Amino acid sequence: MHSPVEVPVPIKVLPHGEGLALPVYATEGAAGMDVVSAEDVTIAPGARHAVATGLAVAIPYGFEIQVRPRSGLALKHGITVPNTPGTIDSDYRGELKVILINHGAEAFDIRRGDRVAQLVLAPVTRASWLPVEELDETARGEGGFGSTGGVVSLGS
Ligand SMILES: O=c1ccn([C@H]2C[C@H](O)[C@@H](COP(=O)(O)OP(=O)(O)OP(=O)(O)O)O2)c(=O)[nH]1
Ligand SMILES: [Mg+2]
Repeated sequence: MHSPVEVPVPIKVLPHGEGLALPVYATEGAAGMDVVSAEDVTIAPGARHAVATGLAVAIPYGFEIQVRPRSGLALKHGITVPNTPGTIDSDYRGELKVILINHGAEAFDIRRGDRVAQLVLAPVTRASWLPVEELDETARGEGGFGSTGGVVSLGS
């Protein structure tokens, strides 16, 4: 079956500042590349930290990289990305950092080389504003924020 994953998008990357391996897809079907920490750091309960990765990249125009949490770290340790998905712009040339927050009860130790998050390459679309006098009507109208019901399933 034809699929965009068969034509990977090249991303320019400087020699890794910290001599670590580049992010890799852990399995053939993985959506994200696991990215590793370039530093040893301990994140106290409730604290957050911008974890160095040593990576400086040039994403092609028309794409972004999203920094997403790893579910294992979130479930087992309460470690997640507070700005998820973090946005890496195609024109950013600084060091890619992974912001982590510790929602767990214990301090969390990160060692250089630990996989702290995953990077998802995604296409970017652009909006333009079209000012109008009125908007088309819909069944939803102005309802939102739970207007269709609570957590009870629609079928029950
Ligand atoms: O998790 C992240 C999020 C952002 N960045 C870098 C790349 C991104 O292109 C830049 C700006 O990110 P963002 O637009 O989310 O931050 P901002 O607070 O709006 O800063 P700026 O005014 O620099 O855009 O910071 C990271 O390294 N990691
Ligand atoms: Mg910004």
